[in-house]
Amino acid sequence: MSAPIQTGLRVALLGNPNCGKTALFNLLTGSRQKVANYAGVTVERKEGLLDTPQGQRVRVVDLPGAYSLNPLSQDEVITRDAILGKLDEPRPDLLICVTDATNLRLNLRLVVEVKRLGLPTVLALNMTDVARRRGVEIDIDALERELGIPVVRTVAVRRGGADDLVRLIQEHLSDRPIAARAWTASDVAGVAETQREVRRILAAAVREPASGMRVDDALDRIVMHPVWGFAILAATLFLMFQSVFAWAQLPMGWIEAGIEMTGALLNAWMPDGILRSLLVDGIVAGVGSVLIFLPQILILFMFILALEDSGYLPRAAFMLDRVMGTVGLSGRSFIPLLSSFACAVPGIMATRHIGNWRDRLTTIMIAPLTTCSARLPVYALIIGAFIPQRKVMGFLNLQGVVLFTLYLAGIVSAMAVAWVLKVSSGRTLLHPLMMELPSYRWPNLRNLFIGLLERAKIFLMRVGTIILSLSILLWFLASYPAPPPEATGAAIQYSLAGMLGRALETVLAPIGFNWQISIALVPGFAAREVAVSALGTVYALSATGDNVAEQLTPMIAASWSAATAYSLLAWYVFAPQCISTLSIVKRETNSIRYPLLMAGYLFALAYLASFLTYRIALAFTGA
Ligand SMILES: Nc1nc2c(ncn2[C@@H]2O[C@H](COP(=O)(O)OP(=O)(O)OP(=O)(O)O)[C@@H](O)[C@H]2O)c(=O)[nH]1
Ligand SMILES: [Mg+2]
Repeated sequence: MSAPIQTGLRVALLGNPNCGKTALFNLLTGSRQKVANYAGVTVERKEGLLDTPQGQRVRVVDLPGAYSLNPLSQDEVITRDAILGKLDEPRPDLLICVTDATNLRLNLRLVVEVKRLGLPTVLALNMTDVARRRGVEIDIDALERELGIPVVRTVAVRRGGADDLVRLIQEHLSDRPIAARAWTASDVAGVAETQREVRRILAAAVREPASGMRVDDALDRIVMHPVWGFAILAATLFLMFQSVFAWAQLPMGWIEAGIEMTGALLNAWMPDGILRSLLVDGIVAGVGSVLIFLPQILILFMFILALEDSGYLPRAAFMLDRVMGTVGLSGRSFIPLLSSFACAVPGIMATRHIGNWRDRLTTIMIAPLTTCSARLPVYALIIGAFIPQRKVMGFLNLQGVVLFTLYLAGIVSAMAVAWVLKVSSGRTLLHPLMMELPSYRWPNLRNLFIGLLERAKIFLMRVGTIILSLSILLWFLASYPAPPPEATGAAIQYSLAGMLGRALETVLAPIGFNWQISIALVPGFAAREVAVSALGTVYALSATGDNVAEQLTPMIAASWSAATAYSLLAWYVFAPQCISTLSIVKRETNSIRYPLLMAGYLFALAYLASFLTYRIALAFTGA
């Protein structure tokens, strides 16, 4: 096939939140942008390429969802400015208004506003599969006539579901450019006029089934019930953390065996020396100790992805709105905080969906307290070494209970910090949560699988790049300078890293950290999991005698006190996130003040929490 012809044509996808723009974008361009069943997933414009069957290449832009061209939040501003060509790029040549066919009453408002711009516009009637199932009848010809723009049906989650749309785009390749009419913000009369027009179009083109109680409403009665609702939420979260330990055993065993074998083979085949130490103590011990946690991370993400697709999350946000209101947060902060469980970076970016600046700032400041997935290896390592595999109350796995408690500690402290921020700013105003509830949906298995693959790829990339390079760097720092000939202890004690560890130990000894932990904390700021790989390398190098790297878990179980282990867990609940989090805070707040403030308060909290944990644990264990 010959190379596609660059047409220079740019088309933009716009529409209400959660109508399937990104799903359509992925289908058109073969991208894998995040799709989830709640409003406010996309907060940035994203671009991709569509090759039409006729061999032409079109640039496609995906935009954040917007209810109107009169923006209420920053992501809506992005959408309006992109359509009007106010960003530093020209206006799109063709606008594709995406609508949720099951909710045209709401969706058509934006379409009517956009149509008034007088730009080339087409309508993609998405989710027509769901509309058909629900018995919503839409007369395409009437819709085209009333709106005066071309209309096509799409199903963004089905292969070939956008073929008609591609044909329509193809037809538009020739007719451009067209000057836009000026846009002015609408006043009350303008809004009323838009409403009237939407009603007129609906009457002419759409017939909805006589409404009985829908499945969604029946489910909501239980899921959002003041008592049952919370029970379901707690049970869901609990199951999630139980599974992280219960289901991961077997695959973790395989990976562990593979790593052990690699180390043993290298030891057997290679002569003793620097290169073998770099490979065995630096790379295999370092990278391997993190790699083991892949199954647990994937299990966690399987739950997160399935929940995201189900439509349950915004309901949880509604239930928690009251609770969050007492600490001065609105339910709008729920989704950004929830994304932070994967990683604080997208979580902080998702705060753009929050219109009020103070609310947004509070959410940004507490986002690092929710437990990001990079902390899982650290938690899992320590839990695996110090918490026995016991059942409590007959059916709960104790390790899972401890993990749940750590996540809970993060959430509770996030709420506490939000409360302090509220009290100190003297604010009492509350904005009640207004958010559309999406329909419930069975998670799409194919999407789930692709999502997991993507997560595995991201994790392995991190292991192969940042963790690998930091492991090698640490190995050098921990191996040089070489010990003097009369040295008696392990060589690492005389190295640069050893000296650094000893220096830090003076500050960290009161909270129970030895010099090995102190060393590991430093690269741990680049990325949290690196603390685990660093411990792997440090302990492998600390081993005197036959120099065979033992597995990290039994090693730390033998050499740390329980109080030290608990103290390190407490440290990781609070200690500042990686560098990328601080730099995204700087970018989003446009100031160096907030990241510094964040790092400062998190360090202080971490030290305090570890100190208390250590002292209390010592008192109880009588050490
Ligand atoms: N059944 C069905 N589901 C769809 C269709 N299009 C999208 N979805 C689902 O609808 C949900 C929302 O899709 P997204 O593509 O994230 O929506 P969006 O418009 O980009 O949302 P924002 O970025 O929040 O504005 C996801 O759960 C999709 O899997 C469709 O045609 N049929
Ligand atoms: Mg989107």
